[in-house]
Amino acid sequence: MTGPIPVNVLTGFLGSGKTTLLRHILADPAFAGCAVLINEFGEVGLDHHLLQMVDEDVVLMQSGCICCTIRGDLGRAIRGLYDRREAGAIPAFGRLIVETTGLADPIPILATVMSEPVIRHHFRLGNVIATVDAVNGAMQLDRQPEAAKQAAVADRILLTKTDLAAPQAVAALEARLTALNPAAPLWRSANAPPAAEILIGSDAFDPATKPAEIRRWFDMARWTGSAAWHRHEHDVNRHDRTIAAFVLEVEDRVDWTVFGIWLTLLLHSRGDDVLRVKGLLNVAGVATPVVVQCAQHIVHAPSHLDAWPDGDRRSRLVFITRGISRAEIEQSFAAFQAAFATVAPVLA
Ligand SMILES: Nc1nc2c(ncn2[C@@H]2O[C@H](COP(=O)(O)OP(=O)(O)OP(=O)(O)O)[C@@H](O)[C@H]2O)c(=O)[nH]1
Repeated sequence: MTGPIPVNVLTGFLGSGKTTLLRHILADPAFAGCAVLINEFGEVGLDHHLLQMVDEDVVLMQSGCICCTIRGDLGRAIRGLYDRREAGAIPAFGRLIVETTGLADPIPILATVMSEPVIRHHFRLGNVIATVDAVNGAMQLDRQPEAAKQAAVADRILLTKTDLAAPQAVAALEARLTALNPAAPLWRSANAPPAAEILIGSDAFDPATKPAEIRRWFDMARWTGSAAWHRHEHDVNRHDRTIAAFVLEVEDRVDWTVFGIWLTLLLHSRGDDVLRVKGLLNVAGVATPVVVQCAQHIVHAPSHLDAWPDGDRRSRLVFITRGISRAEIEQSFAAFQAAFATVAPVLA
């Protein structure tokens, strides 16, 4: 395999079905060459799948997958796994899946993969998948800020245990999750998650699947549904109500320097509350669209698409923010552009 190894982050509140989903992915022959980082071996019930214990932290499964427990910090665990791979102690896995604890904030995990110097040299981010329990999910979104954050930063959402919840409750929670994160496709699961390929087989960092994935970010059906739902909800105490998802659209071509400085200042001052930014820029003087991705303070190296994914040539950025409105972002960018236009002739 060539290129950096994709890393999928599997997040979701306590008991929401992360391990069940992980078992489902590991049982799929198409993903037989995966490595997974988990907290305890016991969780995945490895007994009859076990082929060989490599050392106290790493086991090899009959499927060819590698299972590794996280000791100490995540960065060390990923580097340790890579070192064993390079030394030939374990097979050359082509994908890494990290299952977080139910209470974890997923963004520091994304930060480790995106910005830790050794890791980002060998690995790249893949999809973040969030499981949300159809029975307890609404209550968790009400009470647990981390539960709302997990769903807000996800690239894919799996609404689990739909067999145990009333259809109306499932529909209401689905609408709520779509409002929270309209850029992420959502599936319902009653002990039957979709094929692993659908969840992790394509992502916006994979050159082959990037255009299709970016088209998904702007799926208008989800955004329209989300806006309609927002108009009927007024409970500001719920954690997901402080999170806003919107698209910043810019008609004119964007000056790369102006945009870069503005984004840097925004993330520097409000990065804690800018949960995710992803989208396309139509940059002045550049023929192809530029893909931008950020998570809180971390900016992923921009990349290019060979062509626009649809007929829309405007710059479009999906923002998922906490306590920052669309109007504030729009005004801030417009004001910054205007200020720059005033000083640019003087500096030239
Ligand atoms: N009925 C039903 N049960 C499910 C479904 N998904 C998961 N479960 C059950 O829910 C329980 C918790 O699932 P896990 O996969 O262990 O959840 P988890 O998120 O890994 O849990 P923690 O590691 O404790 O955070 C298990 O008993 C699963 O069998 C589902 O879609 N339907």
